[in-house]
Amino acid sequence: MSQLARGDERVVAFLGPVASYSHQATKSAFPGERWELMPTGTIKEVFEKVQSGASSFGVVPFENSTYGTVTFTLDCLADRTGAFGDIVVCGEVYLDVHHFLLGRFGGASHATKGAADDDDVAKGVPLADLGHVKRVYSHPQAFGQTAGFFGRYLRGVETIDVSSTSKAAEMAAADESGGSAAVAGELAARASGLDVLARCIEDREDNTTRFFVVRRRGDEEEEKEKGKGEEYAGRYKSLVSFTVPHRKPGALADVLGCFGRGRLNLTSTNSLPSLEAPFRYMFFVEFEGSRFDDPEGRVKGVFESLESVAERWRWLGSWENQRR
Ligand SMILES: O=C(O)C(=O)C[C@]1(C(=O)O)C=C[C@@H](O)C=C1
Repeated sequence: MSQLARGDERVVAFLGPVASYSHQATKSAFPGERWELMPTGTIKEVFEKVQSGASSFGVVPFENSTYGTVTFTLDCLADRTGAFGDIVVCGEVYLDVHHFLLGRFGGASHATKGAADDDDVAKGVPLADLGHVKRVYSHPQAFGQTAGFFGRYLRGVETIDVSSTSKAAEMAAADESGGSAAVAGELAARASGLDVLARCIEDREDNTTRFFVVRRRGDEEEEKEKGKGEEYAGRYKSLVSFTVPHRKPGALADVLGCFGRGRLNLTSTNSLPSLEAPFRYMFFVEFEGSRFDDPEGRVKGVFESLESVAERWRWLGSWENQRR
């Protein structure tokens, strides 16, 4: 991602505190000493930092392969209040997500302490008695990705949503009674000093979260020069949001048809209430292609046709596909 940086751009905002999955994704996209990584309390704050210019880039979770879209991020991209009009997606990061149950060993069950790093230690099963666990903190996405483990081993235990998994680990660690636990990553285990009560408790081994790198919209002409003439198919992805005339039969199909006729492969779709009136929706389409590297003019052609079939639409960024 470093090739995206202009001049003195250094600050990268992410959902903290440190040791969150967002922090890991940020470090993988912005490695090395050059970057000042800025933890925030919420995903919305990441957008605010980028929009205000306090941060040059932001890294936000967009979707998880098991549990789906991260609605906090979609909500900011929808920008229904007009607060984030300058923000565009400029990159993506895929992160393998393996959740740990972190807490304090209760009573006599210290046998597997330190097992976090040991690949031979059983995955997805308790490494200690969990009878003393009264409540578990985590991010709602992480609960959604570990529902099977909770159904098997933590039935009836209170679950408390917090803003990130690393925040959850901090909260569990602050409870000296030992009755609190957290679902968080391996880095959070180290940062919080909690014991590993179970490792790899995600429902699916292939659990992956895709993050977006966002920035302020810049000099697009300058960027256009970068990719010219590069191989086209699947090299880039782009995101648009749009609304359609609510009462017109086939209005959504008309918009999707533009992408079909332009031979642009769709890679994700989403919708959110538009908040214009109850049960009206705003749609998101992500497709293979770039506004900046469009040798056959297919993206340009589709954008032109959106002008006549969508009620309103907005380009939300073009970036390099990291999963070709
Ligand atoms: O809570 C964190 O650690 C985050 O970075 C957020 C988040 C998310 O919102 O999807 C990131 C990756 C995992 O899917 C779970 C939580």
